Amino acid sequence: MDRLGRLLLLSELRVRNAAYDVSLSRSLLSWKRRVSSPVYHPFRPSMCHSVPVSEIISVREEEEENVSKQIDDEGSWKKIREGERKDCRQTFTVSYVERCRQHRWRCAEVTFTCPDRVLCQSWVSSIREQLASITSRPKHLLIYINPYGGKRQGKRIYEQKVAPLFAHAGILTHVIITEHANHARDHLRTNAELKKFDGVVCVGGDGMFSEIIHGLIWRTQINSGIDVNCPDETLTPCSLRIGIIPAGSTDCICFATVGTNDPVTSALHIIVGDSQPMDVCSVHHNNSFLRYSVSLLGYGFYGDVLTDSERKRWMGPARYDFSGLKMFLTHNYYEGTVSYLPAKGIMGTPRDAARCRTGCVVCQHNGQKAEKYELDETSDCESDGEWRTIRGKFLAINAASMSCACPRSPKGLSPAAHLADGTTDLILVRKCSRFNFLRHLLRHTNKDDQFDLNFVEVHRVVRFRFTPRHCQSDSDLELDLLDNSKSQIFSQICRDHPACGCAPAYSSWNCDGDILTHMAIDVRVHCQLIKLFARGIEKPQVFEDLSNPCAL
Ligand SMILES: CCCCCCCCCCCCC/C=C/[C@@H](O)[C@H](COP(=O)(O)O)NC(=O)CCCCC
Ligand SMILES: Nc1ncnc2c1ncn2[C@@H]1O[C@H](COP(=O)(O)OP(=O)(O)O)[C@@H](O)[C@H]1O
Ligand SMILES: [Ca+2]
Repeated sequence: MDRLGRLLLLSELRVRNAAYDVSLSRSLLSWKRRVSSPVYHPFRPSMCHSVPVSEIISVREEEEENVSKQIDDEGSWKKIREGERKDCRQTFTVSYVERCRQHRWRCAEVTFTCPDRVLCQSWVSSIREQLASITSRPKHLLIYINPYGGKRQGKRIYEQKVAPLFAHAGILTHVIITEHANHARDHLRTNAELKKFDGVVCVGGDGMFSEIIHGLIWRTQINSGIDVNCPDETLTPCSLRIGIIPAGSTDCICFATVGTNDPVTSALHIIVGDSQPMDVCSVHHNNSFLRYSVSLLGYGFYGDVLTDSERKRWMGPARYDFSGLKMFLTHNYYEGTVSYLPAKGIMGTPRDAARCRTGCVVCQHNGQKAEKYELDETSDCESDGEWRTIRGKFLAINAASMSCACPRSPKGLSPAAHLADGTTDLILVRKCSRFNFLRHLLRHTNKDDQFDLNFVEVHRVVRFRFTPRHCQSDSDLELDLLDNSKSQIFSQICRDHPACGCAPAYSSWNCDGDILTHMAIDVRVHCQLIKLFARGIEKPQVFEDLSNPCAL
């Protein structure tokens, strides 16, 4: 088939000794069993298969074991010399992506037997030509492995599950096993010869991914002459894509962009050259740059869980359960002021039932809008001065730039958040009783709406600031006094539960799994600043795919 959908090749080949009509177009490889009788047979396995060319991993030619021998005139087997094999049967094997349950991908294989070598070679070269024309596939990757993340299995996971697939797909790799924290970040900032590579892969958790984006974003901004300390600068998007092989404790960035934490699935998304843009928040304090964040920025509960859990790293991923329970029982609250700039004129709200999925129209629409804003500086909504301010006592202040779905919370902290819409969902959990807070937390783990509680509010924003109470100006503190008398509804919640014994405290920020000790921060979302080797979570497949000629 050419561009118009015509076939490039059509032959009768054999698959496991049965005859199939096999066809190749620019977009699809299909094989359909030849049937002698047209009678429908309910128990016969599916007789028609098709694989998008974009999901073929590789093709290799093989000689069938018994075809390198032929029966001679006397009726005995003789070996065939090179050049005599033109009429032998030859096989070629195609490896391709097969979808399994819960968004997992596997590498499947099908072997086709051709009547002669010439036909076999023509099939192999046609498929290879189609694969070579896919320019989005990486050929050379820079790989960082954190040997200490998660259950300390990063090196083994890479060597046993991922490296063989990359080799199979003909991808060259340069592997660095990190020797200390920030090794990968600093190498990317200064030493890595990035021009040689088509992408960077990290084997580890969210903390390791954070190192990679810090190295790449920093280098990209320095090369473009951008002052990273200025929160108002428009940042330059990074050109290299990033792959994540999950080998950490939460692996929320992998889970929320792929739908599963499975190293083989992630490796296959890298091999087929997927691309998923992603928002990045910059975090500043007093006009000096602190960090970037792509998933959760959490003050209060999630900040304290992280700080406490770091001291229990020896427990592995279970440290989060232990510290989670401990901080829940501690039940501290945190006073301060949150100001935010609501996202205007965008599609979507944090309470939507729709989810961000592969090819998300909300991300496409809002991404184009954000691009226009960047070009037309005067229309920057920040100059509209529509900042809103909330003072109060909070158990948690969370900003989720993506759903933050992970195995602990399959729908995430903000289930309707988008990966690439240029916004973050600011979730404020006011001081309330332990019982109510537990109701909210449990809703992270089940199907109920965690925002449908009177002490929780959520806003979709493009920028926000937090100032803890002790950093507030005198005039703000006076306003606090006034507000306190007005906001009786919330203080009431705790008086109703005197046993809860809330204590005021100061927390730190959990920034994608890194602790930020500065409490007063200024956060701005940069729409689609980085790209991942992913495609977002796929929608469930339609049983009868009309693009599949077999279905017709
Ligand atoms: C008492 C019942 C509590 C049930 C609460 C379950 C809620 C879980 C929500 C998890 C959100 C995770 C957001 C992602 C955070 C990660 O970036 C961070 C670091 O990950 P990694 O580097 O892979 O270790 N993980 C956490 O902060 C763990 C939070 C766990 C809180 C219980
Ligand atoms: N070789 C190393 N030794 C110690 N720490 C490291 C090393 N390489 C990376 N790190 C740090 O380990 C931290 C946690 O890594 P991560 O892969 O996210 O695992 P986890 O999900 O278990 O937290 C990261 O913040 C990273 O900076
Ligand atoms: Ca977002």
